[in-house]
Amino acid sequence: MPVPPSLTSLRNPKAPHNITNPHVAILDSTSNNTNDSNTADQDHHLLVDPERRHQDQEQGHPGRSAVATALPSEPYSTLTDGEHPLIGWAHRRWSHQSPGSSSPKVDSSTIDKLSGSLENTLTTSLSKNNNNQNTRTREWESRLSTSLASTLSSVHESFAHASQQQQQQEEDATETVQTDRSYITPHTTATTQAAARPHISIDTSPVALQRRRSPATFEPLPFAHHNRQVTSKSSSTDSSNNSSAFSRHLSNNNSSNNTPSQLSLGFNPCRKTNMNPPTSILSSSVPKGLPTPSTTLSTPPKRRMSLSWNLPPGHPKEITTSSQSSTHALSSAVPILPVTSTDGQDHQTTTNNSHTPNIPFNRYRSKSFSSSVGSEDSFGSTFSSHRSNSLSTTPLVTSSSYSSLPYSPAVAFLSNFVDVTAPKISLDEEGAQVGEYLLGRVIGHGGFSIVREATSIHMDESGQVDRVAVKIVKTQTGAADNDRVQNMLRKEIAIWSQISHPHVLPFLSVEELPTDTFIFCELCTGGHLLNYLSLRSDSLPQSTTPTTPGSAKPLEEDEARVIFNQVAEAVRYLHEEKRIVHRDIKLENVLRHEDGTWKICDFGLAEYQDEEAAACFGESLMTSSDSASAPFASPKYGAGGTTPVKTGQEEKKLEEEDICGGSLAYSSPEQLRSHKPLRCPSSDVWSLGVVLYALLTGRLPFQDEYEPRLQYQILNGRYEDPAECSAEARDLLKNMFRSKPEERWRVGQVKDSAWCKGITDHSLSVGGDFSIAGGAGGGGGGSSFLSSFRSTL
Ligand SMILES: Nc1ncnc2c1ncn2[C@@H]1O[C@H](COP(=O)(O)OP(=O)(O)OP(=O)(O)O)[C@@H](O)[C@H]1O
Repeated sequence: MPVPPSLTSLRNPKAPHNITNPHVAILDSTSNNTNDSNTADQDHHLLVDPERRHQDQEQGHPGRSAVATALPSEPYSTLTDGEHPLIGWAHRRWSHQSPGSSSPKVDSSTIDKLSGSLENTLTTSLSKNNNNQNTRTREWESRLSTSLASTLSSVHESFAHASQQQQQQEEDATETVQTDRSYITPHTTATTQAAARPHISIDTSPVALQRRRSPATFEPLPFAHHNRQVTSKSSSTDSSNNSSAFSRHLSNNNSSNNTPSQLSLGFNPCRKTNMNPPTSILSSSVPKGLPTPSTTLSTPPKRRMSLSWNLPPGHPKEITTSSQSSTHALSSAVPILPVTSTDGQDHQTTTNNSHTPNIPFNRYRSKSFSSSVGSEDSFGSTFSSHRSNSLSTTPLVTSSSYSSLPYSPAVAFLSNFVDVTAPKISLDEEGAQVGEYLLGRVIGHGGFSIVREATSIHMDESGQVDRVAVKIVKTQTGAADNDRVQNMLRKEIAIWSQISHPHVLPFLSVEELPTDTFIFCELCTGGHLLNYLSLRSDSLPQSTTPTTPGSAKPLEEDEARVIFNQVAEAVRYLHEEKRIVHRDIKLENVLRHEDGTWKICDFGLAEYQDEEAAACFGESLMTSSDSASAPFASPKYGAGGTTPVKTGQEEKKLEEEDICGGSLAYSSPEQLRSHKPLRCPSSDVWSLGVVLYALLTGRLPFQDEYEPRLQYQILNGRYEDPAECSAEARDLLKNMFRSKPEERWRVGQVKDSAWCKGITDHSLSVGGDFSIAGGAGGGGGGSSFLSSFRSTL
């Protein structure tokens, strides 16, 4: 007997036939055949143990899993002894239909017919003692198919009556439901709106798997839906003839021994292949006026086999039969199914669809079928509708969308599509996990870095998650001297990781990935000192806004003292305890922690002091004749400066050295004069003086938009004496801005100063020797406060 393409289509040709059909397995369990009995036990597990079915899918037994999962929706464990699952399910399935007035009802005789036919078929199979498993299986399938088709034909007629009453409503409003985004095409939408037409399909949507996860209230729709081939064909069909044509076809098929009516279990073999356009059985058109009886299932449905149909008009007129394969397709309404023939070869069930792929079952099964075997009936239509609608409004699906879900074949299946549907998160983007942290929003930018917030993936004892900052530097920064940038980064990590002080930003950890380096440190949520000053300025009422252009409201000296003492203490720790020079002290590199303390950050230019360091404060690095009036330009400052002529050897040496770093407005005279970056603590003290001046006055001591003039001011130590400040403050500033580093106070002296200690010293008299009242460019020339303060000239 030829193998009917219906149930066989679910069979994995590689799988033994005795496990392809769980019904057969059950039959076998009652037989005396010992071998078959074992098989029956094995397959019975498939019915009662969904997990095992999942494993089977994973382990390459798609055939039996496929059939097992096409079983009724109720939990297998609820099936009573002696009740065939399909029969029991058929009763329950039909009883879900609402008795509403316009609902297409199925009367009890129809149900009985359906069940009875099935029962007969199965009983016959039971009584048949067939030692040949393959033959018996095929025979059973054939009988079942025949019986089902016959029964469905009569059920169909019952529905036809109800459908006519609703025809008007169908035309009024239809709702297009796309159930699988990979199938969404304009054609599908247009054609599915045109017809909700009869066909018989077993819907194998992956969304069924997802659906069954939720014990929600389902609203089963009475109609299954059509693929593109169905609707395009049915649109050209005389609707009035469709119903009868369909019925005739079924009964004709039933009357043929060799060609039992085809009850195809549909799934889409084109899925995930590029060979043909998709053949969706899920694209649907749901008439709004149709009843959607609501049934609350106390137990979420497992997998279900859907025998669903729609009504005329619009059913495909022709139901073609493949002459080549000796198998039969029900209609184009049923997706193209591969069939395993008796010779063990894969054949494609041919329909009138010219796009029929001719690919072996195994080739696409692993991608599309193995994970989508969960059949979905009209319940799935409702669910699909939700899903379809949400596609346009919900954010993209990402891998994290599935990470919170427990494992299931559905999750595994859906997560296969993540890479297709959502752009990958690059490692340095928000949402990426690096080490123990999840990256968050950007909170700062550096020359070659971005700084992001990050959150620990672990909770502390109190159930809190740590929030930290992460500085991210690309391995390829794009800079011409990328190697040097990477070297500096390594040095920064080496130095920073050695430092621990209450007023130094704590280093936490580092992650080096091929594309980026991530330095995790404590998060300072209060912004930096420049922010702090500028925000105060912005919040000032109009009347009290400083009139001097480019200035901000200064801090009260007491507040400035508190902040400055913290920064100075950190510098003292670096200089005296760690022998480290920071070399980039500026307002932007002093951060406010959420506890209100201030911390120095950015050790990108930090260096250990060398023998030159002693000379800085001892013997002068330069003779008095070095105090040239002509501005110098360090390599970093280049633009606008005069680059000294260097020999080739000097050039080479410079390349080996670090670049001169820091910001010009904070740079010391000795650094300006030097052709190489100095490792002198005296330069840090100068920079610290600039910070103090800004806190006390709301402006920078040395600023000019014209860089050579700015350099001139620095080299000659000419700044505007802040007459509004206390004598102690002005005295401190004078000693920090000594042009000669050997005359400049050390950080320890600064810390011990009267102003830092809050002592009023009446003996102090601060002259105007160093100040240039309203001097060249002192006010910033009308630039805004922020731009004038920004020190990266
Ligand atoms: N721990 C942190 N908490 C909050 N913000 C931070 C933190 N670290 C850095 N930032 C912000 O990021 C900015 C740049 O950080 P950082 O100075 O460390 O980077 P950089 O590449 O060294 O910058 P630059 O080129 O100025 O030297 C800082 O000015 C600050 O605004």
